[in-house]
Amino acid sequence: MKIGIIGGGAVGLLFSHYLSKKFDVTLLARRAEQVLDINSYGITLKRDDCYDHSFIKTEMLRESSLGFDALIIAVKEYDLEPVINALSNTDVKVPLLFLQNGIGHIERVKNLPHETILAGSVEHGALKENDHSVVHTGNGRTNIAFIRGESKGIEELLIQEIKYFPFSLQDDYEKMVLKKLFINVLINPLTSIARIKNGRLAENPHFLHLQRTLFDELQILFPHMKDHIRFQEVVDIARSTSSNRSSMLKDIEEKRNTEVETILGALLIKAEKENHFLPIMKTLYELVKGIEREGQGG
Ligand SMILES: NC(=O)C1=CN([C@@H]2O[C@H](COP(=O)(O)OP(=O)(O)OC[C@H]3O[C@@H](n4cnc5c(N)ncnc54)[C@H](OP(=O)(O)O)[C@@H]3O)[C@@H](O)[C@H]2O)C=CC1
Ligand SMILES: CC(C)(CO)C(=O)C(=O)O
Repeated sequence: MKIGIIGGGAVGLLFSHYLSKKFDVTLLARRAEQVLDINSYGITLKRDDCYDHSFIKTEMLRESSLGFDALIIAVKEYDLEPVINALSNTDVKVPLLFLQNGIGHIERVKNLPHETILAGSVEHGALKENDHSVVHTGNGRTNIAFIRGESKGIEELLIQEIKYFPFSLQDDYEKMVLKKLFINVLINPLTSIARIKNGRLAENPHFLHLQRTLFDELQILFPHMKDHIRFQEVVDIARSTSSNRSSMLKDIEEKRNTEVETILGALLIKAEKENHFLPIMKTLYELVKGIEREGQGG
């Protein structure tokens, strides 16, 4: 099975490395330096102070990137537009798997003509060290679910047994994506504003109180999620990833854009359409946007 992975960031390098153990993987990057770098050095993965190397093909993503049996999209949500344009010229029979956090992309990817489109929710922690090295900071699994289509064409991916890299097929993509969204809403903005590691949230009663209020606001938007996620589950995730700096905190520290639009922005649009007032969510959104802007020169 020939798999193309679009985006050579933390998640793209992690997926390229592990999937190359069983599949013919090509990383589709956007910078020629990264293509040269991986072609020269391969990928180095660090896990629990051990190093593992893999050699994969790398090329630039072009509108004519063809010949794959499946494509995995591992760019940030705000970088999806040119990728979606490139994908609209690929074979509609090729399954597409989107790994973005948040919900901003879901409706947009449904407009692609492809027969099989999947969403993925990545539970691994990954940290990019340079263009060819990644640290596997947290063991987890990748949950995947069909937005449309069927498993024909990706069965091999679903049944692969790569050590430290399990996949789990979920039956309801909406529930799967929303569960991850609840976690990101309760952890990412607060850790970015307070500049703390995930674990501090659960230890500080003031942050815990804000998380509880955010959880209640989320339930106003998604009342049906009441039976699918409990507040304590999110607290447990903050504890189990206690030494992590959330991806939003890392983006803020490195003065990059954050994924606040697809995590909080999309929710505030939904709230406005449905006439809900969600003051904590709105305040956190404005704070993250403000901090993001200050970091980028105001
Ligand atoms: N890191 C993590 O632990 C987790 C991440 N995720 C989700 O996975 C997604 C990816 O995250 P992450 O890997 O951390 O992000 P990164 O910012 O590390 O990587 C994104 C990569 O996409 C590349 N890219 C952007 N546009 C294009 C393009 N047009 N063509 C080809 N490549 C492109 C970037 O290239 P360049 O290097 O040139 O900028 C960059 O290498 C996010 O939505 C995130 O929410 C989910 C769970 C865990
Ligand atoms: C689960 C969590 C909060 C782990 O840090 C994450 O997904 C992120 O940082 O984006």
